[in-house]
Amino acid sequence: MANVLRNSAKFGFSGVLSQLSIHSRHGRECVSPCFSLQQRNNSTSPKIKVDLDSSTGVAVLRMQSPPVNSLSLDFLTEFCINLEKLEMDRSCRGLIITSTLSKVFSAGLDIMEMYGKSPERCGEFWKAVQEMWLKLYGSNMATIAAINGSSPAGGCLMSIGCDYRIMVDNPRYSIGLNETQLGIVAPFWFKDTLVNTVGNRAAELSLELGLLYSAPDALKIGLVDQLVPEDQVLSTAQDTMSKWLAIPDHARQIDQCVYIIYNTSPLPLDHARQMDQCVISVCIYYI
Ligand SMILES: CCCCCC/C=C\CC(=O)SCCNC(=O)CCNC(=O)[C@H](O)C(C)(C)COP(=O)(O)OP(=O)(O)OC[C@H]1O[C@@H](n2cnc3c(N)ncnc32)[C@H](O)[C@@H]1OP(=O)(O)O
Repeated sequence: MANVLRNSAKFGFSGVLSQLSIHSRHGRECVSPCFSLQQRNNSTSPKIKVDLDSSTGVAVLRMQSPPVNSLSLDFLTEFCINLEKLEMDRSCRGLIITSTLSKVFSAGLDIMEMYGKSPERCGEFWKAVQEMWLKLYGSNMATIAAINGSSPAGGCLMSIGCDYRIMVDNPRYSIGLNETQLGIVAPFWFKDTLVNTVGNRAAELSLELGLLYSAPDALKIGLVDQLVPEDQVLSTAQDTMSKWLAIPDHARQIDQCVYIIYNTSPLPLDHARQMDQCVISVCIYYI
């Protein structure tokens, strides 16, 4: 889907649909059986663990980078590699993202990546942030965030990049785009994704005040879709995923594609991406 999004710039909407039509029965791109077999292995990298159940077609990606799963360049690179592998694997149709840490889903961007780094390094870091979002938001897989802890800023972005959000019912866990509280501003594509999730007015208030919502408040404004007790977050995500996978992949994907084209600013376009990169690199450099 990320490619489809990128190519939408080149081919227009009919081109997007014709791209989708080359997909296989489940809407996933065809790959050689040999490659597909290789990809079926579950993988563990230092910061991320992936378990794919080939009988259900559902992968669980666990973020395991203490203390707070902050999104460093290394973390984002691993995350993208794992997502790409799953995307290429025909047997994988659904992805659940969760954390192995107690109390924290992800603390968002690694603040150390934004402090005293060269412009080149900042550029590389920001490209990885963009890539993570494009790969997740544009994924062909059905994606569910099983949010088992706090998820501020970039952690919230990762959650709203998924199709569905289930959060642990604990008022001590918070989620939101709190950038302005830190004296920084969420880029336009963070804003677009939030608007798509909670609507214009709630997004405006949320972004300008840098609000962090407790789990119950997040449910009230629609920032998350469901609250569950701590010990049920993964099983609920699995049950919910089976409902998503009951929908033919091509129908869900085309629907999502239409939604993205009409509701988001064009980050997938190269020039928008470069402009975003430029602005952020300069901002980070002068922090
Ligand atoms: C001009 C540039 C514009 C860029 C556009 C902006 C886009 C995105 C912005 C971001 O994502 S910025 C990151 C924003 N993140 C936060 O504000 C979260 C801050 N952290 C917390 O609120 C809490 O840490 C927590 C996640 C709720 C967890 O709380 P807990 O009490 O369990 O843990 P702590 O004691 O607070 O932290 C433990 C340990 O982790 C370090 N740490 C926390 N957050 C980060 C982080 N984002 N990056 C790197 N490191 C982080 C914290 O400093 C502690 O370290 P030690 O003191 O133990 O060494």
